[in-house]
Amino acid sequence: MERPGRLLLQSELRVRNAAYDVSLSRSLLIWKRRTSSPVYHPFRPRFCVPLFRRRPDPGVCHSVPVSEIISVREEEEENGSRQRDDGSWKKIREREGKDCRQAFTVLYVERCRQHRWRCAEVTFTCSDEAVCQHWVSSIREQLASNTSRPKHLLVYINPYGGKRQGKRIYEQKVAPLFTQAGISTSVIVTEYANHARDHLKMEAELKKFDGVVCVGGDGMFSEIIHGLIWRTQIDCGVDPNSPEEALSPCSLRIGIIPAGSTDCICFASVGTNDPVTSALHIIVGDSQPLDVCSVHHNNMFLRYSVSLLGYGFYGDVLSDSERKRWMGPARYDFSGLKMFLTHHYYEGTVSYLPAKGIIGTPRDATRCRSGCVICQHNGQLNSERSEKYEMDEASDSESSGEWRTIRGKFLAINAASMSCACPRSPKGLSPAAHLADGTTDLILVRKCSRFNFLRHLLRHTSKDDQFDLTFIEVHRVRRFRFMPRHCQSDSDLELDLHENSKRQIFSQICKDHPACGCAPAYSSWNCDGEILTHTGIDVRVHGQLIKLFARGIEELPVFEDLSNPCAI
Ligand SMILES: Nc1ncnc2c1ncn2[C@@H]1O[C@H](COP(=O)(O)OP(=O)(O)OP(=O)(O)O)[C@@H](O)[C@H]1O
Ligand SMILES: CCCCCCCCCCCCC/C=C/[C@@H](O)[C@H](CO)NC(C)=O
Ligand SMILES: [Ca+2]
Repeated sequence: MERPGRLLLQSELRVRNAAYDVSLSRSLLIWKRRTSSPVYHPFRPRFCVPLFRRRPDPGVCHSVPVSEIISVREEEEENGSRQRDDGSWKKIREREGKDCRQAFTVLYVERCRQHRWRCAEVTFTCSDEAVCQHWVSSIREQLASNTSRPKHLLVYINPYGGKRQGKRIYEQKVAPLFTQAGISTSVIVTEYANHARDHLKMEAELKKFDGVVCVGGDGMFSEIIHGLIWRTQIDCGVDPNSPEEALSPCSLRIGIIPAGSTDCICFASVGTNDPVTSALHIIVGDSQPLDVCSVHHNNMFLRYSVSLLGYGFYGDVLSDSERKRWMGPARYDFSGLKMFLTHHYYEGTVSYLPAKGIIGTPRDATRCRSGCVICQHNGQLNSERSEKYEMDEASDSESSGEWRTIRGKFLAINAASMSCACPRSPKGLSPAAHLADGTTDLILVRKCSRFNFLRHLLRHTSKDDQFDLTFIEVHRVRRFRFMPRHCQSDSDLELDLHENSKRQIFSQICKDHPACGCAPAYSSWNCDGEILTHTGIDVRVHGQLIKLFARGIEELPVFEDLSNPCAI
């Protein structure tokens, strides 16, 4: 909890007929009840000591960081009652003797369970109009001095994502909050797939906006980043097609209003899939950098990925589920079960460049959380390295032979650039992965029995380490390549042809005859929920290439007495 710092204003004001000492500093708004007998108030969870667990919440002292005030409004009197800016009516006329009171209302962020945020409000009254106006203008000045808050946003809504609720969610839950916070918007409801991507690439007047908002799921978010990253590279004179280019970071932040089926990027960066929480993170101007992987095939650009690149199990789940879009979000459970029972494995070669000099491993118990020190440390290391790389290309680890190669049979090859936590997999595919450390966790699930694979899948929801199994290995990497066996060169294939020749011929025949029960020769890559057109790929992590209107998942607060600004 922040300390209040130098006071800008201090007055005695009233809240619902009770007298409060109210103070405003650059960092905090505090209102403290003027009474010697504490009143326990069970209905308001966020007070000065929001989750203070050692004594009951006294309910007499409240504090809100100025950075979490959404807006302040004057209450205007009309026909004996006062009208709110949003048009609803609220009787707050209070009289002390014959004095009519002036009032203003502060809207602020209130934390609820499971990382959810809500918009709460408190109305202050006083008999002196000048005092009231001084308060309103002082709070407004503080809000205006915060340059990280967006004022103009470009909003794209996918009306067909998830349960097709995107438009309703935006209009009913998000737009009113943006209006309250004085944010103006240009809204585009997409008419076809890739509408948002192409608009961002070619048409959007990006200079007019402080950020882009995506209303939809991971697929819609993917459209937005493809448009924005492409446009940024063109504007900066960088070739977006080259796998060796250092890409320029995008300056516009992206807000995600979850309205899709998985919404893994929102869940893993905010901690919940809740449109109001996301809207509030946008309003307060949060910023969370995010790693982006570029995926190439034979030096040809295919796509970007920020969450999961999955071959084998997750590729097959996605291919199968795309044919069942009519089922809505349940399609993933249906196809997941089907692909688990099918139990296909695939042969190929994975090569990777381990991330050296970083702190953190995929088996850590610590998690990427708000203000993550691992992301800060490794992010700094990455930017120093890329400067060095630009000066001295001979230092490229590739030429100094640090690549490692694994050939084998795999049920799944997953690269998780973030935890990939989502309601279906609350810990995520790689629970210790980081949003912005410049690496991706490469998880290799070797061919094993159905029972063992189920043990691995079930550990996504239990406390057990999902990588602590003999058929699994996990590496934190900066770059990796995959070549399916059927694409390997003749000389590579000759090495193991003698032991596998029958199966090779069989699988080539049987991929055209699935009914015979033989495994297909190759799967496809699931790239953030989109199927890639090629299976042989070269993946490179670009640390902190984009920024979200988010702050990472917040730790549950543990408050000490000293941190209580009301005690000062
Ligand atoms: N107007 C539109 N008509 C058809 N498709 C669209 C339209 N706008 C966007 N799309 C496409 O719809 C696809 C799915 O959208 P979205 O990601 O929002 O939902 P989802 O697939 O249900 O959720 P998730 O990706 O989280 O699993 C995206 O790939 C996007 O390109
Ligand atoms: C034995 C039954 C197993 C059921 C498995 C169900 C599928 C779980 C899906 C968890 C996916 C977590 C990673 C998220 C990836 C997203 O990028 C992507 C796009 O939204 N979603 C999917 C499902 O590929
Ligand atoms: Ca990462």
